[in-house]
Amino acid sequence: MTAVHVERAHAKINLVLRILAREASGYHGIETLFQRLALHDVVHVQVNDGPSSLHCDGPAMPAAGLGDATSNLAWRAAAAYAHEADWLRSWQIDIEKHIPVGGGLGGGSADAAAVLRALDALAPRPLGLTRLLEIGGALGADVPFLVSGDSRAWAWGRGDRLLALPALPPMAVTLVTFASGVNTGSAYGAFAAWREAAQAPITAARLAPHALDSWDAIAGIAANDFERVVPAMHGGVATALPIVQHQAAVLRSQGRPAIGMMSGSGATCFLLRAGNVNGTLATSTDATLVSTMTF
Ligand SMILES: C[C@](O)(CO)[C@H](O)COP(=O)(O)OP(=O)(O)OC[C@H]1O[C@@H](n2ccc(N)nc2=O)[C@H](O)[C@@H]1O
Ligand SMILES: Nc1ncnc2c1ncn2[C@@H]1O[C@H](COP(=O)(O)OP(=O)(O)OP(=O)(O)O)[C@@H](O)[C@H]1O
Repeated sequence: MTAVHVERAHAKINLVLRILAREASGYHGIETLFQRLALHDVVHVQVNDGPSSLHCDGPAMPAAGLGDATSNLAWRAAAAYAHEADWLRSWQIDIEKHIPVGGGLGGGSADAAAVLRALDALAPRPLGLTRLLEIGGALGADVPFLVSGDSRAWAWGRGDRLLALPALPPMAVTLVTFASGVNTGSAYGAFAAWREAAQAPITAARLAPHALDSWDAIAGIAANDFERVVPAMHGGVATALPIVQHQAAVLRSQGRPAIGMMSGSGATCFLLRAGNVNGTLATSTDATLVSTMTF
């Protein structure tokens, strides 16, 4: 018998990203405001008695591929689910990639989250969302949010503590993506080195009661600690980030909420604003513009 389930794996951006102390595990605590995007991969999951397989294809597939199937985050999600549920012996996963790879948009994490949701939909005894959040948290900091299906959330810890937030009115997002990404571990390492050299303390922070309730309020607090180090690591970011920041400042000076920043550990930079997605942005030559909406 074959059972099939199809899930959309939505990308995310981080509208706030603060890097806290490095924990004994080697990972840093974070505080972040996640926002889901309409941009998504499509993940087909089958469960039958045949051998396990994973196939990735689609417009965002890098020419060099995504490496060995068993190290793909989607495969690792299925293996983790099988371990927890004690049900699954094999799986067949097909992923249509639309989310640029290595871009700070959480593409691999989104695929892993979609696999967890799909397997739970197919399982004779579903584990339920809380267990999926736990399994996801062990796979990566972005997976719990992307498993949750929430439009947006404030997250802390290693991304496994989530305050789900009601969706805000949709905004247009122009993503400035690059053929080469930024390695997440290198970006965390560079930030830790910068903080140590600058002897910069982890400062106290307080969110006002309505800080996350409107696009205007969020535009006032939007910030990403990685912007301090990633422009020096990636020429495309060094060029594109000031452009999106400037464009957002111009829109805000006209009384329109807008945010221009980098997502996650980069390299994707974005301009988020009201209106349609057809605006133009002059960026460096190797950048690609991707239009989407918040979702
Ligand atoms: C940048 C974000 O996308 C923001 O949402 C996430 O923090 C990414 O987190 P993630 O997917 O868990 O990151 P991974 O790609 O698994 O981590 C690669 C490496 O980055 C470092 N790392 C990662 C996450 C974290 N909170 N602290 C870290 O110091 C660790 O050295 C880790 O070995
Ligand atoms: N299903 C997957 N889709 C894309 N990349 C994957 C996948 N599984 C593993 N990877 C690997 O993960 C690395 C990061 O890719 P991904 O697109 O998830 O990065 P990212 O958007 O920067 O993630 P994050 O925002 O979590 O840092 C790539 O080197 C890629 O080879």
